[in-house]
Amino acid sequence: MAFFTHHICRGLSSSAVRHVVIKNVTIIGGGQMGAGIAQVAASTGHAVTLVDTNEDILKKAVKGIEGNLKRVVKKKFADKPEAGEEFLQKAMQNVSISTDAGSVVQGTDLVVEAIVENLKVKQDLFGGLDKVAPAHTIFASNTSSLSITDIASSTNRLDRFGGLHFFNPVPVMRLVEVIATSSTSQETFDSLLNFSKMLGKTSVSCKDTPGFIVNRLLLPYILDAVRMYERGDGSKEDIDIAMKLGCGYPMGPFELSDYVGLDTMKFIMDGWSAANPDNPMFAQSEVLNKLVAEGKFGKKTGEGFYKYK
Ligand SMILES: C[C@H](O)CC(=O)SCCNC(=O)CCNC(=O)[C@H](O)C(C)(C)COP(=O)(O)OP(=O)(O)OC[C@H]1O[C@@H](n2cnc3c(N)ncnc32)[C@H](O)[C@@H]1OP(=O)(O)O
Ligand SMILES: NC(=O)c1ccc[n+]([C@@H]2O[C@H](COP(=O)([O-])OP(=O)(O)OC[C@H]3O[C@@H](n4cnc5c(N)ncnc54)[C@H](O)[C@@H]3O)[C@@H](O)[C@H]2O)c1
Repeated sequence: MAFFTHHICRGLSSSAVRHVVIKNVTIIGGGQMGAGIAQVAASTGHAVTLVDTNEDILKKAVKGIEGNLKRVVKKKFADKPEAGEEFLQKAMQNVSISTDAGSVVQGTDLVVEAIVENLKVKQDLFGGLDKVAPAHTIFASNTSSLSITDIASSTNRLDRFGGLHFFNPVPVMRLVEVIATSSTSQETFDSLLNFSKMLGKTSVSCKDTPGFIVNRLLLPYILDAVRMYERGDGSKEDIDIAMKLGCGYPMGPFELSDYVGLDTMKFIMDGWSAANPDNPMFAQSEVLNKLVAEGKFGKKTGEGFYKYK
């Protein structure tokens, strides 16, 4: 069910802007990002359906959401355990799961896609959903590095398609990049901005350029660190310590790569190096390729640059 509202947009003086008030959200991909987005959306009063191809992944995601929310409740409601329990119950009641995206998008206002970082797979998903989702439903991708325009091209709702780029861990990181393509309508863009606000996030507006703002700056830095390590100019431990203590970053580049997922890092790298074969900034990394080939994707598989077991 979609609600339309009018409000005065501060940036546009007195012009009235319409946006879809998003109540029902379908989140596709129950991995680290999808589960995090689901947690935040459910705890801010949205009805969330989390979709993945595999029931076990979904059960693990729900367990993770509950565990995280219990931690939040313990701190936030330390003096009011009953209110905390109520908050937890309400948030968990807002989450349902499904392995069939087509059947659950019928009643949804917004689809947020957080599946594998692969253009063809994302296009296939959205192309299929476009045929069954209601006309008003907005589609958004959480892609790290792909063009929103390219992903949207598999649908007939270019005006109702944008990017919502969250950061890992979603419940903690306060930013959402909101991306408009040249076809995204103002109403869609405003709806995505408003949704981000409802989630308690700060948003920035981005053009549909590779890596948007954050990843266009972050990835070259991480890749430079990997190349420094490959040259033997610093150990990964020392590089991590240097960037944490020298720059005040919460994680060094190797810890952060393991946290993001080396498979995702490689998907990003491969896409950008194919598009820019002559740019040394995006040159292939032997170490990264080897770790991914060995299934060492970082924290989520128990080993990446470091071991977590
Ligand atoms: C590549 C992509 O496209 C884009 C990206 O996402 S790039 C990656 C962006 N993310 C980053 O840069 C993360 C950098 N790292 C950090 O900010 C911090 O190391 C961290 C927040 C992950 C962990 O912080 P740290 O202080 O070491 O651990 P910890 O004390 O356990 O956690 C801090 C707080 O976050 C909470 N938290 C940590 N992980 C959480 C999770 N998954 N869910 C909910 N809450 C979580 C903790 O409960 C704690 O809350 P409190 O402050 O109320 O006590
Ligand atoms: N990891 C990060 O730090 C980060 C941050 C921002 C954005 N992203 C982006 O978010 C997306 C997901 O990243 P992640 O780290 O959560 O990955 P992940 O590997 O943890 O999870 C991806 C999930 O998608 C599921 N999936 C794959 N194909 C599917 C399909 N067709 N239908 C339904 N489910 C499907 C997988 O089973 C898996 O559970 C990627 O596009 C990534 O680039 C990642």
